[in-house]
Amino acid sequence: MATYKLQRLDAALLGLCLHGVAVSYYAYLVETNKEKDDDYQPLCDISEHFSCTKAFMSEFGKGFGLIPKDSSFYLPNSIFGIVFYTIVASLSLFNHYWNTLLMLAATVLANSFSIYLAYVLYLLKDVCLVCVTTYIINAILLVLSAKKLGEIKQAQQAKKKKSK
Ligand SMILES: C/C(=C\C[C@@]12O[C@]1(C)C(=O)c1ccccc1C2=O)CCC[C@H](C)CCC[C@H](C)CCCC(C)C
Repeated sequence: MATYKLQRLDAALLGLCLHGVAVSYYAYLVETNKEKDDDYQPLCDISEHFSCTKAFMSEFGKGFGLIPKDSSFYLPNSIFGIVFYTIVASLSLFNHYWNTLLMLAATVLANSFSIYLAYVLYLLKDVCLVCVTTYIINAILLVLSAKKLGEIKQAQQAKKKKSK
C-alpha cells in the first residue's frame, strides 16, 4: 500500500530533521563556548585542517557571510539550521501535496546553501565534520522529499481513477 510507504518516508524525514536540529544545536554550543573561552577544545576540533571552530569562528560563521553585520539577522549559522530543520520537521507531519511541494522547495534551497558552504570550507582549507554532516542530512532530505511528493501524486491519481 502507498500509505505504508508514506509512513516510512515520514518517519525517516522526521528522524533526519531531529538529527539536523541536534547537530545544529551542537554547533551552536561549540561556537558560543569557544567565544567565551579561547582555550575550549571541542570534540570536533581534531587537527589544524579538521577543525569545526575554524569554520564557526570565520567571517562566514554568522549570517552565512552574506547578512550584513548590523542586521538583527546576523546570527550564528547554526541558529538558522535549528529554525530550518524545525520548519521542515513540521512540514513532514502532513501528507498534503502543497505541504510536500513546499518541503521539496525548502530542501532544494538548503542544498544550494550546502554547496555554497562547502565551497567556503574549501576556501578556508578546512574540513569541518559537523558542517559536512549537515550537507549529508540535506542531501538525503532532498531525495526523500522528492520520493514523498511522488508517492502523494501516485496516491492522488489512484484515488481519481477509483472515483471515475
Ligand atoms: C549548522 C549548519 C551549517 C554548517 C555550517 O554553518 C556552519 C555552522 C558554519 O559556521 C560554517 C562556517 C563556514 C563554512 C561552512 C559552515 C557550515 O557549513 C546549518 C545550515 C543548514 C542549512 C544549509 C541552512 C538552510 C538555510 C535556510 C534555507 C535559509 C532560510 C532560513 C530560514 C530560517 C528562513
